[in-house]
Amino acid sequence: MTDPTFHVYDTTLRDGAQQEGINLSVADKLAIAPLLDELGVGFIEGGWPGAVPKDTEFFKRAAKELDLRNAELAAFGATRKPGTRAVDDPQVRALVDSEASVVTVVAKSDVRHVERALRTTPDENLAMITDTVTFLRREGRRVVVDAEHFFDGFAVDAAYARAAVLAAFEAGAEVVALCDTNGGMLPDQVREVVLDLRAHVGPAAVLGMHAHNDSGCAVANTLAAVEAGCAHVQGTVNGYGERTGNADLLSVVANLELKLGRPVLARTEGVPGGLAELTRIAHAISELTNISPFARQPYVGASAFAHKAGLHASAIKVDPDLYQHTDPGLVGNDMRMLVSDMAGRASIELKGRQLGYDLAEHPDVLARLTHRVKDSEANGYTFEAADASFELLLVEEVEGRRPTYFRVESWRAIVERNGGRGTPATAEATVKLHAGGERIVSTGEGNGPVNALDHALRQALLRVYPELGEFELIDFKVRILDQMHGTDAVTRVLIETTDGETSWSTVGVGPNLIEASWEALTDSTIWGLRHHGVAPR
Ligand SMILES: CC(=O)SCCNC(=O)CCNC(=O)[C@H](O)C(C)(C)COP(=O)(O)OP(=O)(O)OC[C@H]1O[C@@H](n2cnc3c(N)ncnc32)[C@H](O)[C@@H]1OP(=O)(O)O
Ligand SMILES: CC(=O)C(=O)O
Repeated sequence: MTDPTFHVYDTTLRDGAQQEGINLSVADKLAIAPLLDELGVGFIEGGWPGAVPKDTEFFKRAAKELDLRNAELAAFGATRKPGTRAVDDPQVRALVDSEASVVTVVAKSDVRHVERALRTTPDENLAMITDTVTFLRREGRRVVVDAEHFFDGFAVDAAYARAAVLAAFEAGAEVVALCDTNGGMLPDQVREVVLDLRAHVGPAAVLGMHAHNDSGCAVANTLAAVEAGCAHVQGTVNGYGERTGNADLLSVVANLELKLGRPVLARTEGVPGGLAELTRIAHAISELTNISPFARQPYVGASAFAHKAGLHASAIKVDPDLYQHTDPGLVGNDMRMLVSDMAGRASIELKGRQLGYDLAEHPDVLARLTHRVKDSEANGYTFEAADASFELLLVEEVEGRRPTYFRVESWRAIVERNGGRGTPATAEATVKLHAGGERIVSTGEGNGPVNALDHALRQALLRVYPELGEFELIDFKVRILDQMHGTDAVTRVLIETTDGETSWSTVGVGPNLIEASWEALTDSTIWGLRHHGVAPR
């Protein structure tokens, strides 16, 4: 049962949007909010209406277009200006006009900020808090106060930092979130300060934590605050936010639920959501923010449960829990075996199992395959990002030979420029091969030699294997590898191909780009045809 007294408060759309490189449109925000709701957060801070025009628009449209099941929308703003009245402050008025049922106001709690940034007196700042919260409560809003720079302020003048929090509660704030705005705190410091404050505000007051990650401790600081008595956690999906970001709310909720045994995400019976959707939602939001997912992100990253070392794999074969802190399925992620020069027989056996081959009874195949992988990697291949090439190697060892869909007689690629500087060069490739009982000679053109070879190969084979018409090369990566073992530099090419449903990666290595590319291209074609169940013709 979810703890109804505990708040999970998401600020991806406000503090997350303060990250360098993120620029969310209203449509992006309207698409992200339902994902957060599905996750089961209790509050979605949508932005600062009145200050940011897009946010004003977001709240207007959200009221009409969003149908949130779990979360309430919160509008973010600040306390009124010094020497004015909240009722007359247009910034505060805009928060009410947003029609959000929850309003969160940032308030100064560090006396240095009061005097130097706000340029007012400590008493006036307390009056600003009281007046703003009282006004918003009178307008029927639930109020959260973000006590900005609370921990830094506490170190300078603890009595004043406490007074700011007490003023907020006395005026009717439902929650005061203690902000580590500069993100430099350590968990012990957070714990000590929260325990002190708890003694002053009493057991009923709801304290929250808003941590930034400048010391790399945002998630740990949030958990420390919870253990010291905070019942409201703020954070952002994927840890987006100013500078080094905010506490990654996904890690926070996973740790609370899985490690501290506190179910905090709201769940609707029969509707997908909650922790099991964590990975999907993290990646869906990455798409919308246009920030590539971080592979090493705890719980949800592609590498979070990927195992490379042979010794790890040999223990995992006995029991996956021996090298995993939790079951990846609980957060919607998967365990993956990586095949590389660090693989042992156990890694290869587990990878084979993932690909649908039971090699447990074939120690000779395992030994040969492990040897070939290590040998190939020493020569520049990398299989951890080229599952399809690894599978072809495996098939070759298991079945004694590679599937032969075609036999290559020769290939050639030339690049030429007909004209002076500025005229684009074009490439032409010729492929001669045998397939479907005939000798085929095909020519392809392209904007570069690899593109031309791809066209020539595809054209040569299309008549015999029309299934190739669905394949498309979608990514191409080249790396020049330095002197290896005293030999000359070699080129490694990784390509990714799709048939519209599945995508697969292959690797090629050679003394030059074109040879390496040809190997990756032919592997890709062979794997694709095999995957489609096509028999050699
Ligand atoms: C810790 C955080 O991340 S809080 C969130 C911060 N987010 C943002 O700043 C994004 C949106 N901000 C904005 O669009 C603009 O900064 C605005 C509209 C809020 C203000 O713009 P401007 O009026 O041009 O002021 P400017 O940004 O230069 O300065 C901020 C003003 O707010 C005041 N201020 C700062 N904190 C507070 C506070 N907690 N309560 C009241 N006033 C505050 C400053 O003293 C300054 O006042 P001044 O104009 O009298 O000097
Ligand atoms: C309010 C806020 O975002 C901060 O203090 O970091």
